[in-house]
Amino acid sequence: MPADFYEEEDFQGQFKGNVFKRILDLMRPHWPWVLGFLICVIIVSILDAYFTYLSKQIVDRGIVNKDINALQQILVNYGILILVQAAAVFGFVFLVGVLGERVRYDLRQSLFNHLQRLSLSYFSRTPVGWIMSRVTNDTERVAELVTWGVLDSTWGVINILTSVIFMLVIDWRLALIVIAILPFLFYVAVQFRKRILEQFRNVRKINSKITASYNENISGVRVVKALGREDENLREFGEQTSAMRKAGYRAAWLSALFLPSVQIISAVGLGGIIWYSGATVGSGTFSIGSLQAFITYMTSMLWPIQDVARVFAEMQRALASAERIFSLVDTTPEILDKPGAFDPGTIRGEIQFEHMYFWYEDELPVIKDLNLTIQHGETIALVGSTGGGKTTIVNLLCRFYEPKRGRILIGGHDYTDLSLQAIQSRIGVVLQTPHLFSGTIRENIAYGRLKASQQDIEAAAKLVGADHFIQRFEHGYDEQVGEGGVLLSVGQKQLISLARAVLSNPEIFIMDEATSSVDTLTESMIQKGMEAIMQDRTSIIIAHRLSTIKTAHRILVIEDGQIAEMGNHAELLKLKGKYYNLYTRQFRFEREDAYNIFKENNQANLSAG
Ligand SMILES: Nc1ncnc2c1ncn2[C@@H]1O[C@H](COP(=O)(O)OP(=O)(O)OP(=O)(O)O)[C@@H](O)[C@H]1O
Repeated sequence: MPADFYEEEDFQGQFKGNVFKRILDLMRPHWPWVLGFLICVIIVSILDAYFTYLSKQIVDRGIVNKDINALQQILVNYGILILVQAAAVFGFVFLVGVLGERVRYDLRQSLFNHLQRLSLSYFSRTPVGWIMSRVTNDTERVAELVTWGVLDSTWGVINILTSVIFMLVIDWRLALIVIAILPFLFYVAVQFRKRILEQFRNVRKINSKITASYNENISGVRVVKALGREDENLREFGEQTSAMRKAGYRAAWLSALFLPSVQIISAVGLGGIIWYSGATVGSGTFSIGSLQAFITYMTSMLWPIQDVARVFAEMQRALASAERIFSLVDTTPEILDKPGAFDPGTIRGEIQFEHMYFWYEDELPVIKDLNLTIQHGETIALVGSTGGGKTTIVNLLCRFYEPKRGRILIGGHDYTDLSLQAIQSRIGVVLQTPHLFSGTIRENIAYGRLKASQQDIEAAAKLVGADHFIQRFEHGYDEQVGEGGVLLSVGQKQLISLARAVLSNPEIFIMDEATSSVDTLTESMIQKGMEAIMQDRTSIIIAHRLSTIKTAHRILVIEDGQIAEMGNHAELLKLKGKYYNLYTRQFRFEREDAYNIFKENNQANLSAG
């Protein structure tokens, strides 16, 4: 499991300029919205600073000079500008919302699209949780950065800049005092924000460990009690909770210290302003309105500074999220169409495995020098002990993986010369644990042929013998199957998957047969369904119940990545080799099972009597 499997991991990576550029690229297609919202933010922040300037004029021209006309004019201007500002506020909140949704949409679409194109090997290497975290949390964080993050920082920076400009206009010497203090204020604010964030992250991290501890101790309560682990567990739990308490204290202490520290620094600035105005009071160059405006600029600047500092402190995390998203988007599928890959129009024909080797990792071959020719229309059964390589052979044929050495030919073409679409769209696969998607039975059967008519869907279901149980559901074909098909039994799911395979009319049919989890009746129904599909198709069945494959043209015993035995049922039994052993062992188990059930029933009847 990668270190960053959990959402609250620390990001150790270095800041990379190109990540920032790619984030900006995300906004490029939506430039009219970005431009619109930037204009609105600029209007709002300029007006914020201008209102303070207007209040200086109200005091100096209206109140001190008692000029009622000027006062009225200022108030009219103020009223008009307030309306303009209200419209701009509406504009930026709306536009930032739209922009956020657009960026989220783009990110989700491109991630989903990319995930669908990635090879199977990527998914066996990468935990689902890691991928889900990229798609949900990281996407959200990046969208927040490009919307509210950009908005807050633009508002903050423009607000500070316009305030400084107005202060320079009113009195440049006094403005310099404020400018000198700004970097300190900003530095302190960023440092506090970073440390507070760190502590809260610590708290969340410990909290997830505590939740996991509760979970493990409750679900494993029998083992805990049986082994007398209570005291030891309480000690471990105590360590975690005290770590959390300490981190919580630190967060509270830093949060409490933050505002007063910033206020003290700004008070130094205010002191400077008051001192200066006192020193110049005699010269009459500095009015009461100017003093009031400076004090307002100085105090109201604290908010934009805090906002910019917060965005700055959170930026590293958002960049880390973006980097992880981009790393996923940049992963190239291992199996891609070659230039010039073509669709031969059909993949009916011979399938040949020629000196094929395959390994997942470290050059430890899982398939070794496999040579096999399958005739069109043949039914091949793969049997053998677990881990022998049956699923791997089938995955290679579907081109979920490609041979590391040797090759696979379909209809005389090296299959790497064909397009993936040409191969995969003509192969129907039914998995051992069939996967259904949330939705209705009808939607699941038509999953591979969306335009199929109700008659086609029902015909497919009838052919595999699924129709009778579907009809018994209250809503028939419109019955919901639940997430992953949880509302259906394994046998029912298999039959629906078979109907799905029939409907898609594949040229090659592959089935990983269900294990003993289905009852004998369902098994015989599945058997019938399989026979219906296998008519006139090349079929490969990974068989777990050997009784179901007696009619296969050829049975291959796969051991240690090689064909250990090959022949039909009768030939292999005669050989008295591995297949014979597998078959007789399973036959004996099935007989013993039947005998045990018979014995249990008898005993139950006797005790009931
Ligand atoms: N994604 C993977 N990554 C690494 N090794 C794998 C992977 N999938 C399978 N293997 C290994 O390859 C070998 C063959 O596995 P495979 O699933 O093909 O066997 P199988 O005959 O189908 O077994 P079963 O009957 O249990 O399904 C096993 O040793 C298995 O551990």
